[in-house]
Amino acid sequence: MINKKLLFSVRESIPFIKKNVLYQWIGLVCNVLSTACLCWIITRHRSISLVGILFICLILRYIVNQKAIEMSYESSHIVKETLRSRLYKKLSKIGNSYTNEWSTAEIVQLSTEGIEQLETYFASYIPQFFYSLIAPMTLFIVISFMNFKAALVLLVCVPLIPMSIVFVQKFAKRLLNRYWGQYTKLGDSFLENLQGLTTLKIYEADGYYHKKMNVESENFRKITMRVLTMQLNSITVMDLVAYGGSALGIVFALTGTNDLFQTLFIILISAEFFIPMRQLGSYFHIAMNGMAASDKLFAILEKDIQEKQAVDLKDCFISASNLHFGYTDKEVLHGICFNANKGMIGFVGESGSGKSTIASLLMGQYTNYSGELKLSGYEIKDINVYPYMTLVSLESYLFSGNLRDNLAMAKDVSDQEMNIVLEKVGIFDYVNEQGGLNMRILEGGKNLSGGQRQRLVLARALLKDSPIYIMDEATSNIDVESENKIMEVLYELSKEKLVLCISHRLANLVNADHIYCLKDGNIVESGSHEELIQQNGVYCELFNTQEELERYGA
Ligand SMILES: Nc1ncnc2c1ncn2[C@@H]1O[C@H](COP(=O)(O)OP(=O)(O)OP(=O)(O)O)[C@@H](O)[C@H]1O
Repeated sequence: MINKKLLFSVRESIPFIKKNVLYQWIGLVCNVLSTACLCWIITRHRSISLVGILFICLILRYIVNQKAIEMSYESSHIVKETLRSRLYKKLSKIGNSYTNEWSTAEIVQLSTEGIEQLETYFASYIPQFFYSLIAPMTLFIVISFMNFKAALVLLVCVPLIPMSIVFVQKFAKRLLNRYWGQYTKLGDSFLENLQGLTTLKIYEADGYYHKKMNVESENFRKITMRVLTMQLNSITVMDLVAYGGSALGIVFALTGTNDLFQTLFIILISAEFFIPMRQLGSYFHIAMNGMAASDKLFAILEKDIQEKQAVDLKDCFISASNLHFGYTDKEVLHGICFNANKGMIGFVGESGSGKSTIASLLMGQYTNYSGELKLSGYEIKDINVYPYMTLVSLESYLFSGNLRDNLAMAKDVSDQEMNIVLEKVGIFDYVNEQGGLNMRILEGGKNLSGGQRQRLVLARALLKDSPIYIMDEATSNIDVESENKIMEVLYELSKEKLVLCISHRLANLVNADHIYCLKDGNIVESGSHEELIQQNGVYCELFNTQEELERYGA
């Protein structure tokens, strides 16, 4: 009934759990004393001092109950904070490749709802588990002095509740795993359909997807009802045991003694034997939900990832030799070799030839490559490359908030320095018109044009001032003016830094220091633009075709 791995996963909560159990036990002692005082007053002797003790016990009970609630709050707060921050740290270590194993919706649901449900496990279920073991033993000792038979009957009936819990546990676990699976599946579809809503509308496919989601929602409703039915049935069984057990204890109390005080005391206190276990049963069902989520949580937290070494590099250069890589069993890069030491290095090739894959590998997003891929002699999969490399792509993200916050995440510099980079990328005037650095940015930079967004993304990258920049189609799908401006900035930047530029538009790279041309995951040609044109091969054909198309378009 206790998931030890889960319990010890947040050791910091254990002292609060212990205190919680202690306070609950003191509350029970107060309850026993106040019941005894009440019974004594009714059956034997009315004294003002007994009434005083009764009130003191009631007040003390109220105080310790409040303390127990406080301890629950403390442990749940620690558990939620610890697990969420561990999950966040793990995901930032795993990086983008988390999507290979888990969907974004699943991660979001796990870190919100999943961890929320673990709160009940730590704050209520675990303390209740220990308290419900101690409470019947305490009461047994007290009642056995009055009526041993009744005490024994009550004690014997108590384990029937945990037995019924254990009985449903196996079935409940399977059911809750299915429930959780269905829940994340529905969340996945919802998030994806919401993100692609415009596309669904354009193709008038929203009706079809609506129906698909209705089917999934109906499946979720059915599994939810099954879970609720199982919980209700299990609680009914527990109630029968609890009230039946109390009744049996009362019968024995009535028949076993002529003492009115003892009989009344046993009648009033007998329910206390079962209430903690009964309460444990209720918590158990909510905690099981959290436990089902915890299996998924541990799968992420325990994922083996190699710790990246922090290195202190002076000169930054890149080399790849016999580099092989595939996202799946199918190889995408077939033993490529390249060097990038300084200046502007271009990577060109047909769509799907492996250019963006090289950028992802350079950023350390995938470590399962073979061959060599080195930054200043260090294997990239072993080191933290983020201080030395900055990737700018069409997926570079602008966060909702203001422009200053978006720029400050690269480097916390003065407004003046921020304005200098904005000037450099040619967007200073526009930003000024929109309120300067306080300009509002919507989620993903939705309130900006493609060109404006890319200029701001580049400005942020320039502020970071890293020795290497990787531009992955940073100028695709934007206006010609922005594209030219960005290329101008990149050429200027390449005088001081190493700039690796992936571009569909070969005209952008004619002045590059060196160009690598890819085809089907192989580097088929390399050299300067002039040298590649002279080779009259793949590059030359691509270049001429593009030039012809652009001339025709013009
Ligand atoms: N996350 C992924 N999982 C599986 N396969 C992938 C993944 N990303 C890319 N691929 C595959 O790897 C191959 C190379 O893709 P890559 O994006 O590197 O090409 P590219 O040259 O950058 O293409 P483009 O110019 O169209 O952006 C493609 O066949 C693609 O289908």
